[in-house]
Amino acid sequence: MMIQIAPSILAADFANLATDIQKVEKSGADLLHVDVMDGHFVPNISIGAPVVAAIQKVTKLPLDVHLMIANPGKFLDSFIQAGANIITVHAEADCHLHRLIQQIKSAGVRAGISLNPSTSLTVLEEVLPDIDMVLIMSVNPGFGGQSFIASSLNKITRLKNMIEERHLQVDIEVDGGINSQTAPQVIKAGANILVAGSAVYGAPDISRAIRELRGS
Ligand SMILES: O=C(CO)[C@@H](O)[C@H](O)COP(=O)(O)O
Repeated sequence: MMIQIAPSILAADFANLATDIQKVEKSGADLLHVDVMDGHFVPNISIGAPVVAAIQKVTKLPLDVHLMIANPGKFLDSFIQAGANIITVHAEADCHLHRLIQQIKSAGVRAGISLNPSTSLTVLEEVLPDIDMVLIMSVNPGFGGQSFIASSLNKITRLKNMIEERHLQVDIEVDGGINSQTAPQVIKAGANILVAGSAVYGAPDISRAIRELRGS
């Protein structure tokens, strides 16, 4: 499977966001990962739908919007309108997951479900055939620059098996602590979309960092 790299703009300079987005676009990024945090679901506040709408005007990269918000149903339409190409909601959020997936997909947007490190894969059992992507959090969500949680590797392997046993086509995205050391491990375990914030924006040569993460 092709490996895709999704730089997280959480590590970009918010005062120069368009420039920082164009940097990763020119450097070979496949997607742009947009972290939306509400200060309830996670202990941090980041950006909302108006910023996603503004970003959409300055890049051709597909927008991979990760909703770390307590009540995703309330805001889903605004992120669809803002131009999100993938919308990921958390299994732990206060919502009817199946209804949200239907709402996302009926708008022609790809649907993802994210799991926190402590959440079991069993919550995916009933919805796996309906979604396009699972986002495995390999840190506790809320902040960039944290260390990769090693048990995520086994979780990715088990998820890959679940997908293959059911003959499904579901992307496995991994987010948190991805760098040149952890990237080959998560790829080997079965992930095909790698989110990276600090390892991309903190690198002296962004093109090289993206190539290294991809393993090419
Ligand atoms: O969603 C999050 C954190 O909640 C991530 O997208 C981070 O932004 C990844 O940052 P690094 O661990 O790659 O620095």
